Amino acid sequence: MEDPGKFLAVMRQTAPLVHNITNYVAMNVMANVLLAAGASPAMIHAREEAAEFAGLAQALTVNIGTLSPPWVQAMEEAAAAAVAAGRPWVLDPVAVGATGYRREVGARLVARAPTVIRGNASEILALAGAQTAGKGADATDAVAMAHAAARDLARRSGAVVAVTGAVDFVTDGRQSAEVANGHAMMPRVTALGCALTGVVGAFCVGQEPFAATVAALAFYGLAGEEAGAVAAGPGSFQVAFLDALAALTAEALTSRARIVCA
Ligand SMILES: Nc1ncnc2c1ncn2[C@@H]1O[C@H](COP(=O)(O)OP(=O)(O)O)[C@@H](O)[C@H]1O
Ligand SMILES: Cc1ncsc1CCOP(=O)(O)O
Ligand SMILES: [Mg+2]
Repeated sequence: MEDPGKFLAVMRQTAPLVHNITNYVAMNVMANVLLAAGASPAMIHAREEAAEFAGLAQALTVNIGTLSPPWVQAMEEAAAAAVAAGRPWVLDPVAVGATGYRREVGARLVARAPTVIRGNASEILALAGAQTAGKGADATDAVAMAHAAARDLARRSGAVVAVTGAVDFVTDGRQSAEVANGHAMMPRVTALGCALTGVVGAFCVGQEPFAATVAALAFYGLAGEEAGAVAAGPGSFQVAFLDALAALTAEALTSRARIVCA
């Protein structure tokens, strides 16, 4: 496995402009996480400008958390523009199994050739068309239950698929890896998964998507460990997490990442 610290160093050196079409819950959290990590966020979702901006930004992320038809048009047009410009784009299928509308939009976005799909186990199972116990934005399935579905989705879509949870799983359908960094407080703070999707987008700028995604997950999980060591609960965790993202060095990531080939 490649040195994850190198991917963090390149991301910070690039300080990429990341265009995010994300949900109302995540906008502020995600922008602060991207800034703390070393990237430059822009939250832009109007159909009139989304495609134009996606052509300017260095990466695009699309999140269906609070979707509605005009947003979905903007998502599809922005994704097409990112693909045409040769830029990476990352799909976050929030609660994709919850309703027929979400399932339909999820399938349409997968057909737009995302570079990476990042979701929790219940979301990846639903997107792959498998059985899931998931209903809302939180996972109710274990990551291991989604390994096969993730491999299948990766082969079918051509995307790198990242399933996050207690131990993250990343696959491109041929090679796979597990990332064991993280903290149990992370799923108790809203939008940390959404914000991670932005960090994955930032790491993919100019870097190979499978290894970049693995490095992004280790970086994020390690910052979670640092925050968990000092936080009194989910509130102070959120503040400590931003500080940890900003403070983590490439050297610390290289020495403390817990990545294994799977
Ligand atoms: N039980 C857990 N223990 C450690 N880390 C976790 C746990 N659950 C989630 N994480 C971490 O939280 C981050 C967000 O993932 P997740 O909670 O799966 O996303 P989402 O919010 O989209 O459901 C990831 O870095 C993941 O590794
Ligand atoms: C609670 C909620 N409802 C719609 S979007 C959203 C945020 C989900 O964030 P995350 O997937 O990072 O937990
Ligand atoms: Mg999520």
